[in-house]
Amino acid sequence: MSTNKEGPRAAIGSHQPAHIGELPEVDLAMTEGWGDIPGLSSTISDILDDLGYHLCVSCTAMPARSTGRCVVGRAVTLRYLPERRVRESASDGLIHQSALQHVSPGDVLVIEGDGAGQYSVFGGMAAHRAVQRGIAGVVVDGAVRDVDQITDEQLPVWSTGVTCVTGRGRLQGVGINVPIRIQRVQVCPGDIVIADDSGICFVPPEVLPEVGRRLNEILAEERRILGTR
Ligand SMILES: O=C([O-])CC(=O)C(=O)O
Ligand SMILES: [Mg+2]
Repeated sequence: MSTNKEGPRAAIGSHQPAHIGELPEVDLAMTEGWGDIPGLSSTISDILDDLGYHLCVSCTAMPARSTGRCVVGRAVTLRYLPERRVRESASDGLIHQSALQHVSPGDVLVIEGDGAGQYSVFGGMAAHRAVQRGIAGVVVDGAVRDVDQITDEQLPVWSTGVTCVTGRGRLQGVGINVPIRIQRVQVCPGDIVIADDSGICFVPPEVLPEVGRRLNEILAEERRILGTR
């Protein structure tokens, strides 16, 4: 296990992956205020359906571990694969600290973990560091742990599973800002993540203007129906 002046556990998550890709700049000005729109992920899912994109995941598959929050932000992606060699002790292999060097405040960490939710790739210490870096939320196709600590950090997190068993020494971080798989969806760095208590959508930046235009039309129609115009 590696050590530094903060102690032996301070380096957890700082494994260097083989692939570090580009994170596109994305203009999120038009998404200002979207986090307050009721039912946002459902409306966005309908719009993406109409545009021919299948880029949404249900909260049945990936429940919100802290409820009542809607998060909108640019995706920073992390990819894990099974560790190829069994280690004598659970050393590192997690890469969230390395990934956090590539984020801007308001970004959303989107992590391809083990999918099945057997092994954790994100816990209380990772949540603390993510909040320090201004991360808006975390989406994990895999497991998280230390849910009480994550809740205390008030960090919105969605995940396939929850476990006490770490992915350290079992999973290997292989890529930051590379395309990843979240359930049946391919997520690319720079996609706009829209996550709430119904589901998680990943909007490609090139269709964001059209999505915004259609969203405004739908919201106007909903206000007319509700008599709140
Ligand atoms: O080892 C893990 O799964 C991560 C962890 O506990 C933490 O970040 O606190
Ligand atoms: Mg922990």
